[in-house]
Amino acid sequence: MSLAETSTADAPLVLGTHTLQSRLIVGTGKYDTLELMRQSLDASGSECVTVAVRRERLYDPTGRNLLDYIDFHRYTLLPNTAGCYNARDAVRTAKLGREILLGLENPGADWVKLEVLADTKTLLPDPVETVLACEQLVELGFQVLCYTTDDPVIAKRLKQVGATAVMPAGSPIGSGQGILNPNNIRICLEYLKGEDPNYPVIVDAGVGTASDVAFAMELGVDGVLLNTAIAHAKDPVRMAHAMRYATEAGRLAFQSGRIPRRLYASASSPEDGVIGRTASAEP
Ligand SMILES: CC(=O)[C@@H](O)[C@H](O)COP(=O)(O)O
Repeated sequence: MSLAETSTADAPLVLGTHTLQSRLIVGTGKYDTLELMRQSLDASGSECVTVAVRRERLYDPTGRNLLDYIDFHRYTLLPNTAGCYNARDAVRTAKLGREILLGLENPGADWVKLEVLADTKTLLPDPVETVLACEQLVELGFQVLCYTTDDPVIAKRLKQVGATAVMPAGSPIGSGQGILNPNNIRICLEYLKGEDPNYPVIVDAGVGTASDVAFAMELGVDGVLLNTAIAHAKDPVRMAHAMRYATEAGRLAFQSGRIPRRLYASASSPEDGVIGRTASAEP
């Protein structure tokens, strides 16, 4: 390990019983081809990929299965309940995901990304049904990674009912609008990590490009989950690289502590003893 690597070494991301070296979790949907998805997952450096259990297109036009393109030795699968609009469907879908992954002997059988949406136009989470489903899934022994709005009150409630991680949206799924309300994310972090600094908070959904990811990480979240920004980029593989570096850069910047914003300038070289000084503080 080089000196640079030693000095930037980071703790892994711990999500319940799962430990991940990469803080980027990526989706598997929306790719033009499964081969492009495979290459993009590889470039992202992620070790955890989320798969919609109710996925409509599990097979590509040539009849090949999505799961044939995911190396189970390399990636932990995170089944998700995308496409569910009430707690009952979400719980049923999570159980189905568990059965599928048990059959595949993938370690992802014991967890789920809970997504209970309110409507098809906004794809925003339904907070009431999300809390209900989270409670039931925890009762059933799932480790629940819970997609939610950026509302700190709901985020806190999800932690109270036993969510393993809370994952507030930066902005609506697939919108690419980035982090619309950083102050809400800051309050989520305060509420969720106040007495428990290791409690995982992940921004899930809405990022459009690498700077959105870096910004999220600089706020102090533990990771980012994204899909569309890579899958729908002009060059998904290149964007996956960008997202990987942005996650790492944002994390390093957060750990380093940014300088405070100042209204006025502060010269980079000493002001004292400048020869022949004529400038004044005011214009
Ligand atoms: C893949 C997945 O789980 C999505 O529902 C997730 O919320 C990502 O959203 P973006 O596609 O906006 O990154």
